[in-house]
Amino acid sequence: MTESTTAETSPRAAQLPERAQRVAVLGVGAVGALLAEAAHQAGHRVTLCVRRPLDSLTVERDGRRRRLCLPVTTSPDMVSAPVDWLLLATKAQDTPRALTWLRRLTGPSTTVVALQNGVDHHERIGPLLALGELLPALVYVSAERLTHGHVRHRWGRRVAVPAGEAGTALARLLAGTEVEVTCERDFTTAAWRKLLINLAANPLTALTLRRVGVLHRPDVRELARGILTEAVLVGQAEGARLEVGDVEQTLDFFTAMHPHSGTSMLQDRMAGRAVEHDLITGAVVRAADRHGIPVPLNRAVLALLRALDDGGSVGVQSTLTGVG
Ligand SMILES: NC(=O)C1=CN([C@@H]2O[C@H](COP(=O)(O)OP(=O)(O)OC[C@H]3O[C@@H](n4cnc5c(N)ncnc54)[C@H](OP(=O)(O)O)[C@@H]3O)[C@@H](O)[C@H]2O)C=CC1
Ligand SMILES: CC(C)(CO)C(=O)C(=O)O
Repeated sequence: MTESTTAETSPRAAQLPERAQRVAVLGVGAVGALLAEAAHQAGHRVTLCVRRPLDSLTVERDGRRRRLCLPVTTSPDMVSAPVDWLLLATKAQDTPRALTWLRRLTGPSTTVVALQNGVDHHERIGPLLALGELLPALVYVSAERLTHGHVRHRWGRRVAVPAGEAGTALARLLAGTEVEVTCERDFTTAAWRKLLINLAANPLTALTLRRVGVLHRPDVRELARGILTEAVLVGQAEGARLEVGDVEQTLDFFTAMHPHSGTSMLQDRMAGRAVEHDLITGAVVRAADRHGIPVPLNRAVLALLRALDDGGSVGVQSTLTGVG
């Protein structure tokens, strides 16, 4: 590990882009840290909204560490004015509890970027917002929160958003940074394709406590194939233009991935945190019930994931050690 830490502070006036945007990051974990780094990189005024004090933010990537010293707010009561951009990256189940932050940070011209898995960003988060515009975002990265304020970025830099004014504005906000924003004309299909990725890997890694290499097992791959086949039928009923070929394409995505790659759900399981079962498998089962489509494998997986909630901390090592 080269200690090439660059202790960067807020950009000096001379470096600010033409109109430096006020950006708040709520949920300064794995994804939030990467977005905070990118917004800082682009010269915007970034504030980290945390519930525990944070002296600096370290992002580790390709053996190099970058340490950022950014303004931190530890309570919604300290928020003096709404921001231009609120980058929301808490886990889904924690979002309602961040309501006071959301209300203090958003005004009529705020764009709230929901950097969370799933296909129901509007249904979940829209009712929490009194002001501002919600922009759902699909995050194609793998990053792990090693400790509070220290994140390892393993792979991926793409964030997909719906095509439109807000999506174009986000792409402009982060242009030239580590994060690449793509605008999707058919966001429903894009969101379901990302859900297929999460469905294939997140539950099975969390239940087996193994990294994505577990999907290389023929029996687990066959189980994932069945889970995905059910989900494709449900996604089609929900208006996504999925095809049978999406099943193998999703499985091939993980064949190409390093077997020691993790998932956010595995990280939560290893850390003894709640997992986002309702966001991922729960979304498929709920939609299937709306359309009367049988999804026995997803329903069984959901029951097992929900049972983890009763188990509390699993008492396993807090960081993954290359299990796979
Ligand atoms: N990690 C990854 O590789 C990927 C994650 N995603 C998705 O991105 C989203 C974020 O995931 P991820 O970054 O991994 O999550 P993390 O668990 O790493 O980070 C979540 C952060 O939210 C903070 N938080 C929770 N509640 C509050 C609150 N009330 N006020 C302030 N901060 C709060 C937590 O703070 P505290 O430390 O105090 O608990 C934590 O720092 C999820 O929907 C996930 O599924 C998608 C693709 C990849
Ligand atoms: C990394 C990836 C793509 C794997 O499902 C993900 O979205 C997650 O971990 O939640």
